[in-house]
Amino acid sequence: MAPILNGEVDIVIPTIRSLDFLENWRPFFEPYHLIIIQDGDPTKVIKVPQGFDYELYNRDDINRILGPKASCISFKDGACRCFGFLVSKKKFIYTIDDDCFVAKDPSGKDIDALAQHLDNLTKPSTPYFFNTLYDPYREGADFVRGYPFSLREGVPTAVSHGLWLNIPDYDAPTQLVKPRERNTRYVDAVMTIPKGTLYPMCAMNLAFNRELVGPAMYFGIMGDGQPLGRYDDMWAGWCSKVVCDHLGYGVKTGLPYLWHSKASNPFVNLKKEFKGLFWQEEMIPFFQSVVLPKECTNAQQCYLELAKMVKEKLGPIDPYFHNFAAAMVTWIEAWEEFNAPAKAKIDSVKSA
Ligand SMILES: O=c1ccn([C@@H]2O[C@H](COP(=O)(O)OP(=O)(O)O[C@H]3O[C@@H](CO)[C@H](O)[C@H]3O)[C@@H](O)[C@H]2O)c(=O)[nH]1
Ligand SMILES: [Mn+2]
Repeated sequence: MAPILNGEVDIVIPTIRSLDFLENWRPFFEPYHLIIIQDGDPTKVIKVPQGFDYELYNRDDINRILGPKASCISFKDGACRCFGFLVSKKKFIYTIDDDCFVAKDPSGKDIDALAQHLDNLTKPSTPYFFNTLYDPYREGADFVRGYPFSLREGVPTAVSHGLWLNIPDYDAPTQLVKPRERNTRYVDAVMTIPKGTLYPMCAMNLAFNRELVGPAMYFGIMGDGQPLGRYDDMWAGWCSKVVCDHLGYGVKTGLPYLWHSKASNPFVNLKKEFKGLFWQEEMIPFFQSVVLPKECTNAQQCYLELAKMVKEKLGPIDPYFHNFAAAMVTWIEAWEEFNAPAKAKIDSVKSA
């Protein structure tokens, strides 16, 4: 099948292991450009399978390119992937983990996850009124009786959140009590997550419109030297959802599935996640209470406002959140540097 929107898509892969999994994706990924973020030891040579068009960044590259701003990019955590979002110039990003493989649908056909994500992102979302027959824009479906015609145009879709067969994305406590649980259930549906509802965004199989919500897809300061890990995508999911709700964009979850092969060590994960397990009971009510000013008309402005709120509202929980809020501003400064050079916007907010 001809590549869809080729030239408008970057595939971002964080890796601290190997890229052999790309062989499995070759039929679907080879036409696209890859941005590989090599985490961990920069002197380690990571082999990229022949035939792929890619750029690869290790920690030395990140430090060289960002200088002091590199402090906002995590080390030894999958959160490092957001450096790829920063340096990309494309409209769409697809990010996938290096232990994820092509899954088969119930008919036994290989699932082109990227094609499904791009379909999700190029069709509208319906965050204001739930369609009980799920995605109304899908072949063979529509809006059901009683669905307001005034809302049937939908809104632009900013995020497409895919799922996983085999190893589900469970937190460490759940993984510990259910070590052998595997997800075998293939649910043939794509749904818009309603406005005002948060969700646990997993970055294993995730795509988004970088022009609409890229600045809010910051994965935070996690991993090495930080009190928190494995909440990188959760944080980005909460921030990007409140920003999408404010800007009138949609977030979808469901198809496509991929096959997640590796269960990371639940004991190591418990150590990384530990503080997040109780901090999230305060972080989530914070995000549920966020009201962004109507003057915020793009993701950068929304994100800078969020950074101020994080410092004020989450700072009292732990000094970590003061550092986090500062890192959020650094991220936007880096974003502005690499993208819209609207420097004035940052200065105006900083002097406020
Ligand atoms: O220090 C690190 C650790 C990992 N990576 C890369 O990040 C992804 C995910 O790593 P892994 O597969 O080990 O993690 P999981 O427990 O399966 O899933 C977590 O990862 C996130 C989803 O993407 C989320 O936090 C959890 O669901 C792989 O590509 C690793 O190579 C890294 O770069 N640095
Ligand atoms: Mn994994």
